[in-house]
Amino acid sequence: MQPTSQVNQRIARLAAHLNPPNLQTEETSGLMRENCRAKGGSPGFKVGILGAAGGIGQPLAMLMKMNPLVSVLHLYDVVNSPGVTADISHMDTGAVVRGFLGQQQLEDALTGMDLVIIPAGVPRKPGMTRDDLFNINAGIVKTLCEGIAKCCPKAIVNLISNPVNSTVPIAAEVFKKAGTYDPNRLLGVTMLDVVRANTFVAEVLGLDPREVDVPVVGGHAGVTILPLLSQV
Ligand SMILES: NC(=O)c1ccc[n+]([C@@H]2O[C@H](COP(=O)([O-])OP(=O)(O)OC[C@H]3O[C@@H](n4cnc5c(N)ncnc54)[C@H](O)[C@@H]3O)[C@@H](O)[C@H]2O)c1
Ligand SMILES: O=C(O)C[C@H](O)C(=O)O
Repeated sequence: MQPTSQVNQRIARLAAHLNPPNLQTEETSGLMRENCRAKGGSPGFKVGILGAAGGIGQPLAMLMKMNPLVSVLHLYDVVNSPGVTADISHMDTGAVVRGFLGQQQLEDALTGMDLVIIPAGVPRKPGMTRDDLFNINAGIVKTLCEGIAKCCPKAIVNLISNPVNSTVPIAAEVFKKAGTYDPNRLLGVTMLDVVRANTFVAEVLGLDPREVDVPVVGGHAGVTILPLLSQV
């Protein structure tokens, strides 16, 4: 029989994702922010997804929850994050999942994160270029990066929000102003261009895409994505 205090701690820990904004619960459970990375005795990355309820955010949250290197997963959005958090947290993998809703919970979402992935913002509609998203997404990325500079200045930051060619420099300027800029820790996610190039070339050559490796350089705009077909 376990002592009552241990049982209560376990219940509080399990319940933490159901009422994530209440960090009081977390503290009374004995699971502090700074040591939650040691969940189950195994170290792991603490990952925050900003824009976690969106078209990119939800499958990304699922992939992170499936990743054995991730011990803590924070899902932040301005809408719908409680439902997404509940669903993702039910997956039978090790990462502790917590949800955060709205600007007032941004700092709690970011505190202690090792990696922050940002698909927050608006996507293109038919006929738009990625640059057309700039006016809205630039402001969103700026605010989120100010939170990162304050709450997890050493985190690796992966920007997905478009136009990536511009949101990465915006993040860089925010971090420079805050004195936290590290070019090795700031990345724009353009893997999609590599995946597409591999798929399209494989189709043409009649190969398994997993056997094709097309290097892609440049940016993530129509005219700057440059697959180096001579290097396939
Ligand atoms: N880099 C890439 O390869 C790549 C690939 C796909 C999509 N994108 C970009 O990713 C972004 C998201 O695409 P999507 O299809 O998931 O869009 P979406 O509209 O489905 O999801 C965006 C999410 O961001 C949230 N959001 C909006 N403002 C926010 C804020 N201030 N803080 C936190 N969350 C906020 C929304 O509530 C929504 O849940 C778009 O800008 C899109 O162009 C980039
Ligand atoms: O193009 C978009 O708007 C989304 C993404 O960046 C893509 O390349 O599909």
